[in-house]
Amino acid sequence: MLPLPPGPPPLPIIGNLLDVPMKDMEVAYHDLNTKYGDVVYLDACGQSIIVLGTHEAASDLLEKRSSNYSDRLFSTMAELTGWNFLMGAFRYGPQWRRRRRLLHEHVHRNAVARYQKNQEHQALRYVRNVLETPHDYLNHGRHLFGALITRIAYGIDVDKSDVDYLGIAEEAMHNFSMMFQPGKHLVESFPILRFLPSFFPGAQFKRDAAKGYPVVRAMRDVPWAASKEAMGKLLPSMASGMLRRISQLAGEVAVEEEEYSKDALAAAFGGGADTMLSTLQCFYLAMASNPDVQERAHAELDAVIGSHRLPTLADKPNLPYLCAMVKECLRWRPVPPLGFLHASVDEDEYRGYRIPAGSAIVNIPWAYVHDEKVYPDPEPFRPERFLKDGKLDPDVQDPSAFVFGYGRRACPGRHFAEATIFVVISTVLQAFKIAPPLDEHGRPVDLLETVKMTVGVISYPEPFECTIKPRSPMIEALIRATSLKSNEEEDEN
Ligand code: HEM
Repeated sequence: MLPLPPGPPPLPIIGNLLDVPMKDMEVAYHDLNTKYGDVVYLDACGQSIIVLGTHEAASDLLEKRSSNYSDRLFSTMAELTGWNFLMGAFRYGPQWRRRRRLLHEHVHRNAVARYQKNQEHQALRYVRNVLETPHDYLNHGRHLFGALITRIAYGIDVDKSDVDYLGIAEEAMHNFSMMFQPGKHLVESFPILRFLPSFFPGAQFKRDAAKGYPVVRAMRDVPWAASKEAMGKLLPSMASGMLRRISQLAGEVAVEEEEYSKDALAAAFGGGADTMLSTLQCFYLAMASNPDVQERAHAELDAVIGSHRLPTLADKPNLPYLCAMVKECLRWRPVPPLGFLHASVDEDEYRGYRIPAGSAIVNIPWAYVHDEKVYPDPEPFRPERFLKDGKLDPDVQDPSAFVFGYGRRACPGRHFAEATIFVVISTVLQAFKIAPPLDEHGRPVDLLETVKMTVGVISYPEPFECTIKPRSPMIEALIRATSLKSNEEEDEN
């Protein structure tokens, strides 16, 4: 039999349980790779864990052998909390595939062009809001991504609705981040604990899960019910297409299709809103800390767009520096520092080692962005690393190859996310100059020193202030005029 990959020596019964990191997980896993090599083996009470220390190793298994590495481990907490409708939690199989296909149909590479007007419109609304209350740029950002996804998924304009759809979704997402803090719930490692009666002292997780359950289901059911009720009256959306298809089915098949459709759309909100918000926050942090980068971006916008209009997605091919900046935003502080766990189906062999069936496979975007061989001097925010002779350099590793995950489980919203981030950051840069706040002596605050990243499945910079000012009175007038025109255009649809 082939040997297992190297790793720390196991203890009797619990194996490497004490070596499995519970905090600073990406750094701790990376340390194991530094000590034992690219492919590390841990045994946590009988659960095999394989830690992949480089993008190359992750890509070899999770991408190139995707048919064997696209499973997920069963999550007791997903079941108890009601989050088991999320596509990302499904085991690899027909139930997952049905939901994935439904979403894919609306967000694949060629489909996303249809959302261009919505993306540009929401970017305009956003800069208009930031113009009025710049210190609220973060809340406006949360509203921007929530409103955009609710609009394209359900055809609902949250700004014209009496129901607080974003409040419902945000409460659910808060529940998600509370319930799925890495290492928080012992029941994830010992599923037997789920049989503890709720009133037992150690069963707080059961009481918390039950309390959050209605909040979680509301995120999935409330906007769908509104779309269904207003069938035909709301703006075209993913839901309207799905409802049309369901209306042609009957009986059990129609009921099933409706459940799959609800799940697929809720997964779009669950997967898309906070991840894009985190990227926007990193962008502000990078801009406020790197005036030279911001100046180069402004110069490109001035040369290509001028000062009489705002950029659109059609300008993308002519804005290579902005394109490089999107890549650097995704690379610099990867949204999930630790990738989502995959699981293997069958036993496999890799680099002469045995990978047991049912292993949990860890990928670590945080380590891959810091790989000096791939990204020399990785710490500074430098869009230039992706450019050669003024064009995107195809020889530099695109971080999208790993920050959006791998293989058949790779993020289905990737193309939508990249286009949205492009249009939002180029509109913000056309509109504003972003600077760090000043301390009590009038000196710029070093945000890179003071702003830490949060811990969790999705990592954000801790909230921070920055100074956001219109680049000129002309730009300010342009934002107000264009924004109004765009609102009128949408109302005519
Ligand atoms: C910057 C933005 C985003 C980032 C960094 C991101 C990242 C990720 C990652 C790392 C995964 C796990 C992939 C894996 O298991 O290998 C994932 C899965 C997923 N993402 Fe995204 N995502 C983003 C935006 C979006 C958007 C806009 C949507 C929806 C329109 C979305 C929907 C999903 C869904 C449904 C899954 C689960 C896929 C599955 O398990 O089959 N994401 N995303």
